[in-house]
Amino acid sequence: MSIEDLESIALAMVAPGKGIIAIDESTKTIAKRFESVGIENTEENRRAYRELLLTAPGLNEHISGAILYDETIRQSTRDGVPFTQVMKKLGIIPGIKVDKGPVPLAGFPGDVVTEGLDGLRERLAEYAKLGAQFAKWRAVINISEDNPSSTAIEANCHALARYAALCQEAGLVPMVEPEVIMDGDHSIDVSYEVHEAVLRSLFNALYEQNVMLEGAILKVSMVIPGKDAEEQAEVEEVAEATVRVLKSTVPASLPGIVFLSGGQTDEQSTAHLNAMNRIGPHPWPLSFSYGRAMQQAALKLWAKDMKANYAEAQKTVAARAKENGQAALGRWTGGK
Ligand SMILES: O=P(O)(O)OC[C@H]1O[C@](O)(COP(=O)(O)O)[C@@H](O)[C@@H]1O
Repeated sequence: MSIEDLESIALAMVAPGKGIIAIDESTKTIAKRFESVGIENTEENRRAYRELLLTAPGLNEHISGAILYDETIRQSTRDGVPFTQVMKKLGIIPGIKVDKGPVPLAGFPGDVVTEGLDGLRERLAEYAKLGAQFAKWRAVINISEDNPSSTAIEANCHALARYAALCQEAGLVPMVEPEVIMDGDHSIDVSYEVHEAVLRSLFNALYEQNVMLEGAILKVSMVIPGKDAEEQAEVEEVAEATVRVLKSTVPASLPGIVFLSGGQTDEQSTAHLNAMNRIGPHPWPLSFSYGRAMQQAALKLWAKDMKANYAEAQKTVAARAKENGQAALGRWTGGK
């Protein structure tokens, strides 16, 4: 696949007013989400839930792509149609999570590094055959008095860049995701400094590994104070700090940037994205790739009565897509 082909997929992922729905929770993470609302974590429940989300009427008006998990990309609807086929019909680009999750970084207590490079070339080839057009790898950066170490930043960015190069070789658009975790009591300034160090290291590593930025997407956290910080920030402050750090570290040749929600409320995640787009134009489209902030309201509804609330849960996720699609244009009018 040529770089032009990769670029056109990347551009479609961040088409105006559209974003990504992240439904790639690993079995361990979906277990947590299901447990919080009293749903049993069985393969059938996971399949049914992902079908509910992917086939929500109107979802595709504001959703360009969906990130799937290894189990999900092999699953089908109740009527036996593979999810990837359903998505193709709806114009939702299939993506796949390919990292194997974070593990403690030896020698650096509190830091983690994401694994999954071994055998990745073969796995990517299989996912491409199954219909994936982009892939995602998430690096986790923790903040505390002693974290992150520069070693952790470098190790994670090196892995992200190795993964991104392999994706492009396989004809998949890499969605590179460094997530600076919101846990802790750090200030917005500390979050800014960590984002700056991580993004500098990331784009350095991508350059070193010959990754063509024109065929890649950045998925990143917002510059925001820790959840337990005494001083929380105004929406405009988060928007301004996030845009500032991106402008000083991310080359303009990148086709687009999407955000994760990271534990923000639905309203915060939408308000922050909207505020960023209101202070544009920026060198790249700024959109969303939310997991929890797209799904949590729908999941709660479905959990209460899987049959009776099915259609309502679908309406709810489609409504979140619409709100975030408006925020991606700076045209969200909710919350006022
Ligand atoms: O820990 P896991 O199972 O890899 O999942 C992490 C989740 O974090 C994300 O990267 C972002 O999700 P949120 O928007 O909920 O923070 C998702 O794509 C993914 O499902």
